[in-house]
Amino acid sequence: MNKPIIALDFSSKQQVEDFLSKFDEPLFVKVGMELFYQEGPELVRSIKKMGHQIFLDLKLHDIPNTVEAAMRGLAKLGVDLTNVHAAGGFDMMQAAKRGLAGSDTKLIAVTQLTSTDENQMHEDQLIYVSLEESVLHYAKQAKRAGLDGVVCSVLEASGIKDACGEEFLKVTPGIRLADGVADDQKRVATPAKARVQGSTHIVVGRAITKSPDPAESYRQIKNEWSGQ
Ligand SMILES: O=c1ccn([C@@H]2O[C@H](COP(=O)(O)O)[C@@H](O)[C@H]2O)c(=O)[nH]1
Repeated sequence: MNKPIIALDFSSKQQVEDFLSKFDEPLFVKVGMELFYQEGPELVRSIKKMGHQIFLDLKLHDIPNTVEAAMRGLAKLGVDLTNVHAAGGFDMMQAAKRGLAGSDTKLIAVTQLTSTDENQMHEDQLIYVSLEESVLHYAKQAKRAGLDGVVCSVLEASGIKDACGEEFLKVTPGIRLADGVADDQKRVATPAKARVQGSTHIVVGRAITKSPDPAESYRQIKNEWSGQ
């Protein structure tokens, strides 16, 4: 069972260090735009040196040539997982994969953000299929382009498992405990539901980082995720 991925949605190195000091075990953490744009590659290297696994969540979305070159740079950081937006297209996903050639970094594609619901998808993106169909389409495209998996919500994980296989990564944010508030997320589920539906990884931010006792909340989520 993969460790829950903790989203380090902080704005400074100091905040990250304070947060990580509450844990006495190696973690799987996510560095996203907020942190990376302020602290850069140096912080990624330092988290790596502490022995933690890293998902670098920068969601690249640009022309294939630019994404391939950017991925060549990210490959040198030695992170475990990174991503692009599937909406960038099949050629862009293939280019991203080429950029990572020779590294052990796994590549996944964001399908529909977990903050999007079907109405918004219709109105904002003018995509007039069901949300499940859109997510499944992106997942199949990502698989065909040679990617290792996708970011989706728990609600689509089982359909993707059937279509793309058990090994294909289903990395699912939008995780909340049963009594948690959704905040800006639209497609949410508990860690237990994620396990049952076939998520391979769960991503958890505020339920841990904003908790009065982050280590205890992490323990609770990890236990529920692993079925203990
Ligand atoms: O579709 C997506 C893709 C990425 N995320 C990221 O995951 C975390 C979730 O944070 P919570 O506080 O647990 O809601 C956050 O860093 C997002 O950028 C996502 O939520 N949905």
